[in-house]
Formats: sequence, structure tokens, C-alpha cells
Amino acid sequence: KTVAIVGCPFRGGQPKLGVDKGPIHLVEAGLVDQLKELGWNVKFDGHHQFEEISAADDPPIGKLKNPRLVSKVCESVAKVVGGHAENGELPLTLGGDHSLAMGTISGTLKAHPDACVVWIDAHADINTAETTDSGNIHGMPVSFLIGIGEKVSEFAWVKPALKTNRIVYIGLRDIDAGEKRILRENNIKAFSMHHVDKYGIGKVVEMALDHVNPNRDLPIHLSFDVDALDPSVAPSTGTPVRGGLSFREGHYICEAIWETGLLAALDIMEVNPSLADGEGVAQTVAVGCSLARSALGETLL
Ligand SMILES: N[C@@H](CCCCC(O)O)C(=O)O
Ligand SMILES: [Mn+2]
Ligand SMILES: [Mn+2]
Ligand SMILES: [Mn+2]
Repeated sequence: KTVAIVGCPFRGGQPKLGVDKGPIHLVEAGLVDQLKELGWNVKFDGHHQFEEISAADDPPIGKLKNPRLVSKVCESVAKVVGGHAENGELPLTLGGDHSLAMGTISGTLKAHPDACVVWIDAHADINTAETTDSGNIHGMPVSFLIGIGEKVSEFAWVKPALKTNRIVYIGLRDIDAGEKRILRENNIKAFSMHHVDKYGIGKVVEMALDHVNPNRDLPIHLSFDVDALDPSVAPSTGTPVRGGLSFREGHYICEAIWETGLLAALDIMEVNPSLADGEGVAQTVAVGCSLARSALGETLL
């Protein structure tokens, strides 16, 4: 079994410097050897070099910032991830900001059209061009993937390949008004931190999978935004929100998804090694590697 690491040094979906350095920090923390230790054959052909587009050539479209850059990068990521998946490999995408998931999930769906998505995040990332306030496209990937909102021609390549009953959220606690309306109107299943408190993470994961993968027969794309974790656990990330998943809750999700035997693709996103102090950065990078190991078969016993 081969895992293909797709290093995506990309920050165009949001304004903070440093998140493009996430991949190199995760790899330099020893992720390749850690996965080999688990018995994986690891493919890593170096971090992807994304061609810049100057700001002059990429003015906002409506409120959307860096739209042409984000679109071009995500389209190339879709090809890379899709290629690995079609090769029967498991793509592990290291971000980089979460706009990249437009590419990774497009790629997965090309190889596995029936795949479902488990989205772990403090945020829903489902704003449309109309509902976004920030214009940061890392808050929008899901709306493009399910094909809602006014069409933005630069993103015409994103096929609405994800059905709304094939995505489920865990960890939500900072949702914009427009996003709440979109989740409701589209009957998208979401387990917030309230549900995690109420039912416990074990029951929440079971209910989440019962919703998107009732017969446990669909490939799973796990997209993990480290800001789903409590900031005390993953401090070095761009949009931290208090009251998040504990270290163990985050790892339980990854272990439980691995246990299904259905994991087809994994994203570890929004590690920004330039925001916290030294110890906080090391902690965040270590948790990113640890989540990846748990999702790829590392167990406690
Ligand atoms: N909903 C906010 C925050 C988005 C945070 C994105 C992260 O989860 O990838 C926005 O639209 O700007
Ligand atoms: Mn590659
Ligand atoms: Mn996110
Ligand atoms: Mn987030």
C-alpha cells in the first residue's frame, strides 16, 4: 500500500503569511519515515512549485481574493491527487490553506465518483461568492464542490461532483450567517462541538458515517483542518476558535476512519508554522504528523 504525499506550499486562499510553509515543516518533522514505520510505501516527489500570478494580473472578482491563482493551483492539485488515486495510491495532501480542498476532493471524486467527504473543521468553508464577507477562498471550497452560488467563470473547471448527502462535518463552532442558511437549505449534516459535548466523539463519528456512508461501502476522503482542534492543542493556525476538539477527540476521528478500511484520501490543512511561538509551532506541526499517522493506521495498542 502506497501513500503519495502531495506537499502544497500554498497560502492564496487566505491573507496570513506562513501557511505555505506548513508542508515543509510537516515533512521536516519526519513524516515520511513515520509513515514508512507504519509499513507504508511512501511516494514523495518533493513539494509542488506553484507558479505565481502577480496581484496586478489577479485583481479580485467581486469580493474573491486571488481568484485566478487559487483556481489554477487547485486545478493542478486536482490532477495530481486524481492521478495518485487512479494509481491506487492514497494521496496525503499537506497544506497550505483549505482552499486546496477544492482540488484534492475534485481529484478524489475523479478516481472515486462515489466517495464521501468527512470534513473536520471549526468552520464550514461553504461560503459562496455572494455570502462571503472576507473574500478569502479558504472559506468557500465546499460551495464550489457542491455547485451552489453564482458561477465564477475562473472556477468553471470545478465540477459539482460532490452531492450534498455525501459530506458531513465534525467540529463546527464558527459558522457565518450565510453558511448556516446554506447548510439548512441543502440539508447538509453537521456535527458541531455542541454535539460532540452531548453525545461524545464516538457516537458523533458513528452518526456521521451512518449519514454519509450507511453501508460502510463508499471510499472516504478525510479533510482535516487543524483549527478543528482546540487552540491549546494546535495553536499555530490562521483562524483559531476556542472550544475545539481535544487532542484525543481529533485522533479518535482519524483512528475510527482508518478502522473503516475505507480511507481513500487525506488532507492535513492550515498548519501555519509562523504564528505561534517556537513551542506552539512545534506542537502544531507534531499534531499534524500525529493525525496523519492515526488516519493511516497507527493505533494505541
Ligand atoms: N467563514 C470565514 C472563515 C473561514 C475559515 C477557513 C478555514 O476553515 O479553512 C470566512 O469565510 O472567511
Ligand atoms: Mn506528486
Ligand atoms: Mn477549513
Ligand atoms: Mn477552519
